Amino acid sequence: MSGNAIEIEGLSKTYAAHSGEPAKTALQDVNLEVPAGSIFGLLGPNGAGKSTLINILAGLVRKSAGNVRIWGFDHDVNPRQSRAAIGVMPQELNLDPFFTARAALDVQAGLYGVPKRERRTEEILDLIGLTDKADAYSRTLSGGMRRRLLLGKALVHRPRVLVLDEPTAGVDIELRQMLWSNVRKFNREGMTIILTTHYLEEAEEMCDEIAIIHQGRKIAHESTDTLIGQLDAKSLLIHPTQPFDGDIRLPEGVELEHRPDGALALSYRRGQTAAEDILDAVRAAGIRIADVATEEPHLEDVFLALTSSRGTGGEEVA
Ligand SMILES: Nc1ncnc2c1ncn2[C@@H]1O[C@H](COP(=O)(O)OP(=O)(O)OP(=O)(O)O)[C@@H](O)[C@H]1O
Repeated sequence: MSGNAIEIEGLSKTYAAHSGEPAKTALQDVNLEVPAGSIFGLLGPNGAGKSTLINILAGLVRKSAGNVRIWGFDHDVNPRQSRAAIGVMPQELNLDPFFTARAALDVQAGLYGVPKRERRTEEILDLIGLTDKADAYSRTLSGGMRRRLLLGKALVHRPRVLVLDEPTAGVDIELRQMLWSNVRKFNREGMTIILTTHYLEEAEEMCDEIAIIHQGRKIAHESTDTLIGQLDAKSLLIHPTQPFDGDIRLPEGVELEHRPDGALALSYRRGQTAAEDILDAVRAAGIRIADVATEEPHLEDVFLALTSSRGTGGEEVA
């Protein structure tokens, strides 16, 4: 195996037209390499194509074109081995309501051909904190417990790669902490982790590398440090004591926007300009400052910045 847990080349997916809906291209010519042993973030706005990509990896959706290798096994040549190398915790709570938690894990292990003596059902129940709910039917479990059970199901066959699709959307703090401490533990033990999320902060905290998918294309793939470094756009929001509608001689790269409420929004890059220099320029224009605040970029801004600066044609930049 190369040093990559996942290798994707020219991956495209078009969902066929159905029930009056036109055909929909969800992924277009995506190339992606996920290093073995990393925690990898797949980010993108709603409908970007993240779940489609994950479902292709999991063998749940058929690709239209391209190649996928998981742990060195080609999806088309060695489908069984490539599926066995990956475990997916899906977004939807798609559990069979008539199975108990223990049975759900046992059946899943059976589906993956794990011999009875090698099954780790009790160990996994303990890991996901469901030992005392082992005999409860999944329909009686709370939303958080069902999510834990989905994590357990993804682990029954000891996958090399664990994929978590939006694992923290709408979950409480306790479950979030349980998830992240387990993810870190699995990763220390050598498991490669891929997670999708809408939350940039979460990806920043957890991931070694981040890829951003937008309208079915990969528009960025960087180490987390490099990506966050590029996203150092910030704004100073200055409320003058007197209305001001003139111009200010600003340091290079700083842009002024007059807000309807009279505030002056000065956008700049932290790596390029010191806030102090902007404040000096504002004072030099004779403006007295009543109040000052800062605005951080949102992930939406990041997507906008990346898509507009790199063209809506979406050419790849990684
Ligand atoms: N089974 C399907 N049939 C037709 N179109 C689909 C199907 N599944 C997804 N799509 C479309 O493909 C595009 C990508 O969807 P996908 O669910 O992969 O995005 P996503 O990035 O996972 O979004 P979200 O974060 O909302 O889950 C969307 O436009 C979606 O409407």
